Amino acid sequence: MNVAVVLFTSDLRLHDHPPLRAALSSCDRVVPLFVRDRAVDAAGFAAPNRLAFLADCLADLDAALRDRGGRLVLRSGDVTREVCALVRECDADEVHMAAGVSNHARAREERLRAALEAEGRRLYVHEAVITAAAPGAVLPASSDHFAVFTPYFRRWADLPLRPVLAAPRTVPVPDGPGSEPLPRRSGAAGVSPGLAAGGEREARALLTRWLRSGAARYEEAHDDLAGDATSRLSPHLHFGTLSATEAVQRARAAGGTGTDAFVRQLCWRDFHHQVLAARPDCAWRDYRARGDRWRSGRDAEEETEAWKEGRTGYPVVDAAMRQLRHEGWMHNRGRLLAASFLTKTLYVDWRIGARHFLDLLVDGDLANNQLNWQWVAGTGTDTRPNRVLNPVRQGLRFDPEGRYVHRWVPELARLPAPQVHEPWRLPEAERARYDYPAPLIGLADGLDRFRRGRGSE
Ligand SMILES: Cc1cc2nc3c(=O)[nH]c(=O)nc-3n(C[C@H](O)[C@H](O)[C@H](O)COP(=O)(O)OP(=O)(O)OC[C@H]3O[C@@H](n4cnc5c(N)ncnc54)[C@H](O)[C@@H]3O)c2cc1C
Repeated sequence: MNVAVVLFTSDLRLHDHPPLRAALSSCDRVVPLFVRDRAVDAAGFAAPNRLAFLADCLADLDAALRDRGGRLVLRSGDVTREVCALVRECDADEVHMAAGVSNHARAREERLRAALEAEGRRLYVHEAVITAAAPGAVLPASSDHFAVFTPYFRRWADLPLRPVLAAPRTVPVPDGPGSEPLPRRSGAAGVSPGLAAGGEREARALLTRWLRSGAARYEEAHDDLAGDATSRLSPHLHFGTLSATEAVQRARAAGGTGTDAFVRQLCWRDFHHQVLAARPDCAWRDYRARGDRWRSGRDAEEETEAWKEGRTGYPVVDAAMRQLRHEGWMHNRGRLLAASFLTKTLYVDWRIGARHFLDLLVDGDLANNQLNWQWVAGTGTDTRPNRVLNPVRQGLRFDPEGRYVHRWVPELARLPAPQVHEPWRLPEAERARYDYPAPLIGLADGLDRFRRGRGSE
């Protein structure tokens, strides 16, 4: 009998899972393993919302494996040590896993490969499991990655994707390897009250519902803050309970302009992953340094706190920040506005905002979060790095009836649009009726800060 270990990381599913399929076709038994990586915790990435969602995902993966005669083995500690220990315990010949893009993921692969080879075992790292197209699958003539989205999208759209793999019918596991108890979601501290449920079953049901009844309106409705007309698939794509390849292929098969626009957004995800794969240090360093003299530390503390708590005095920014705290998720337009306000109006270092998002977002993802922050801050891949979003105009345009603000900023629930986007303009006596702060800074002053601070001016 030969045995393979399948190490699950950001691919917590049974459908469309190339490492599992490869292990099952080359070995009689497989051991599905998840290691709670202590290095990830130590680096401050173990945010309560993502741990709660992860608990759902692991429980669901274990249940799906049990339905097929298998089960999930959970270990915690150093990944290399835990995998090698398990390989010895069940005398496995090979280990299969998905390729990652971050520095941490690559170093983990290298350490694991070396440790397994030293014991005469092999590591197989599978590409295009976490993204639809592997980083590097399309390249410009003279660089190791695309720095601009549109040409990347053109090439990506023509790329033949691998066929979507069915979930295996059975997953035979060897007797023996013990598992730590799976974590439980309930009772975890610091979890947002409106957090979505995780797991592959949930992801698949959500994709089916979305393609049947949501995606058709996506093109015209995706920016409507109150309409909530986006797929909300991001946490599932982050944890890999949904395969990006399958999402692209099923959306294309469904057809229509809404799904075209949705597929384009999925391409943004691959785009940022290929940037991070080529420039892993850009998780925390400027992709294109502009010589900014960012405000940070004490200088920016009070304003940053007000931003985090959703009391900047700009209703649409505050609504977005409060949605983040309540749901562990924020509408994309809200993310753009909140990030632009922090970096280009308060002129606070993008890393501070990105860190806060990673602390709360259930879809918090190194490639998507850091590179979107850089895109907004103007140090990333935006071809118009100095554009500044005006929160009043954006509020009027993307929340014309003020419903998003009314939902998340209840102090202003009785103030109609358009006034709700500029409460400071109300006559003094009326303004006093609303327990809501004055703006932290005027927009013209904010613009001035940004112009003076950014180095290229
Ligand atoms: C400052 C900032 C921080 C962000 N941080 C994250 C993050 O940590 N994790 C994350 O997944 N997304 C992040 N995004 C991108 C985007 O806001 C979310 O992916 C999207 O809001 C998720 O909601 P949805 O699943 O309903 O998206 P939909 O609009 O339904 O889009 C479908 C999928 O496409 C992908 N996608 C959409 N827009 C983008 C984008 N701009 N960049 C990359 N992928 C995209 C996501 O995987 C998303 O689930 C960030 C954007 C900004 C501006």
